Order: sequence, then C-alpha cells, then structure tokens
Amino acid sequence: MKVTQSFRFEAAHRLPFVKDTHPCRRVHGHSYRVELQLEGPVDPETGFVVDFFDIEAAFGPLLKRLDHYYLNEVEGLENPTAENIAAWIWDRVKDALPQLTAVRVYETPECWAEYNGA
Ligand SMILES: Nc1nc2c(c(=O)[nH]1)N=C([C@H](O)[C@H](O)COP(=O)(O)OP(=O)(O)OP(=O)(O)O)CN2
Ligand SMILES: [Zn+2]
Repeated sequence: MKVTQSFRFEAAHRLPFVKDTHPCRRVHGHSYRVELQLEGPVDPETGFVVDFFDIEAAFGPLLKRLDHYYLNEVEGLENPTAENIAAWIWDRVKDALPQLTAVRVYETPECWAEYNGA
C-alpha cells in the first residue's frame, strides 16, 4: 500500500549554471509543492502504513529551512533545480522515514522532479 503526503512552501531561487539568456538565471520565486510517498504493509491495528502525523513531524524541520528562503543560500542547494531539491530532501528525511519511496518537487503544477534514491 502507498501513502502520500503533500506540503507547500514559498521560496526564491536562481539557476546559476544556465545560459545568460535563460530567464531562470534571474532571481524569481515559486510556490513549491513537495510530495512524500511511502510504501509498506498496512498495520492491522492502526490501519496505517505510516501515521501522517509522523511524516509531518519528520519533514517539518526541513520545511522550515526552505519556506520563505532564498534557496541558493541553503547549504547543499547552491544549484536549486527541482531535481536537486528532491535529492536534498530525500537525503535528509530518508533515515526518519525508512518506508519513503519517492520525493516529488513541483515548481509549477505542470513541472516536477521525482527522486527515489537513484
Ligand atoms: N529540468 C529542469 N528544468 C528547469 C528547472 C528545473 O528545476 N529542472 N527549473 C527551471 C526554472 O526554475 C523555471 O523558473 C521554471 O519555469 P517554468 O516551469 O516555466 O515556470 P514558470 O513559473 O516560469 O511558468 P510559465 O508559465 O512558463 O511562466 C527551468 N527549467
Ligand atoms: Zn525557477
């Protein structure tokens, strides 16, 4: 069984390694959406794969490091593409959520990156 919890954060960024003419080289912002997907058996007592409260508790401190920040200044996010943000989140939340199977980071409803540890 799979469960997914989504979160939102607002942040500014720029992409330092795109061409001078690329609009994303300039500072701009996104209303990011993050989805954490977890997979495992349903506990017969609780009926949960993982308690959503536990997912929120694990991700909350990371969310605080992203929300309303300039992502390029966050350690490890000097090149804050959706791909790199997804891997950054995975690396920092996986130990607390061993059943994690995917991190999705949406820059817009149409554009996202998904990371599953590889
Ligand atoms: N593979 C990736 N490509 C791009 C990324 C990325 O993270 N991974 N990021 C960007 C920029 O962040 C850019 O801001 C994204 O632009 P876009 O998706 O077009 O979003 P907009 O808000 O600018 O939407 P429009 O409706 O097109 O104005 C670029 N590429
Ligand atoms: Zn952008």
